[in-house]
Amino acid sequence: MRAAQEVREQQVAAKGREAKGNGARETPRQGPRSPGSPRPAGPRAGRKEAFRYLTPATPGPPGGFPKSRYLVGEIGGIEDPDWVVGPRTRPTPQGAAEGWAGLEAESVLHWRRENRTRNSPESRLAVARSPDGRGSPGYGSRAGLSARAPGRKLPSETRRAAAESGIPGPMATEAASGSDGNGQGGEAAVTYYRLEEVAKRNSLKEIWLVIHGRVYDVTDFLKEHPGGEEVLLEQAGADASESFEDVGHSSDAREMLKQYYIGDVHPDDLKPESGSKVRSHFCWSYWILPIIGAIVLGFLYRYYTSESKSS
Ligand code: HEM
Repeated sequence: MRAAQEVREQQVAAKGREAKGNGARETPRQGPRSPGSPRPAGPRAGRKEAFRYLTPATPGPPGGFPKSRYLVGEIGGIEDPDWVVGPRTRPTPQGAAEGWAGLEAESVLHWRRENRTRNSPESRLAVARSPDGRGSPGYGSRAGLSARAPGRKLPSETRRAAAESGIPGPMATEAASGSDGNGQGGEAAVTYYRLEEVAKRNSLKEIWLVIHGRVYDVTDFLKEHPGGEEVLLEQAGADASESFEDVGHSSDAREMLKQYYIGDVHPDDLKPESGSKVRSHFCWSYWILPIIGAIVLGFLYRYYTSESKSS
């Protein structure tokens, strides 16, 4: 909340500067949509894609990669021309024949980030404990590539930063079974965080969120979030599961969660989610309605058979 207020103050100051300097904006700024408010009209209207693409160091498909509305930036410092990607393209036989990887950009970034530390505990954690439990798509066999968005932290760096900041670190790192992106089972280390530790990461300097029992360090994502930084700041240090679901985030957004995953909420702090209530209610109605229906039908049958006997 304090952080959200800081941002609001900064925005007010920026608006003031803008008014003094260049005059009013020509187009009104499209603010973030608050959870629960209606979606803007039109397909994906008002959305700014969060995907970033690698620098097209090779020409890619004939005519180069199409400039698309999805292309919002480049990730610098990547030297490997084999992994140039096009805007949200999936692997195609044509692309493969031409020797360029038509993979979704985020998939390639996942692949690269995980491969550069493939044998480290971080990589096993990232793959085996990805939010959907499947690991990342686009997982290839090449190893040792270095590609990470500048400034983006790996889980180990997050933990190191936490230790340096003096805030108590993760509770425990425990082994948990999982399966990696290639379908191989394995042991993965899970770091557990107490909710009180998460709650302390609520400033612009460091922002953690809990979504469905998993802890995410979204500090580096703040400025990139298509829904705006303010909504994330409002949830800073707290359980954002409900707001995350209220917005109706796309599968792309869910896929992105993997990048910011740093660990799980400590089992002692886990509350039953509202979803489980819905499920148990659903189970109850699932049994009770057919039983009531059967009783009513029984009565109707008896009524009609006794009527026909008496007439
Ligand atoms: C790490 C966590 C999050 C990630 C990776 C994420 C990612 C995204 C992405 C990719 C979009 C673009 C639309 C889509 O693809 O669904 C988006 C939109 C949005 N997000 Fe998030 N988000 C996160 C957390 C949150 C939270 C906690 C809130 C809290 C309210 C929130 C509020 C919004 C809003 C309001 C939009 C705009 C939706 C629209 O215009 O349709 N996000 N987010």
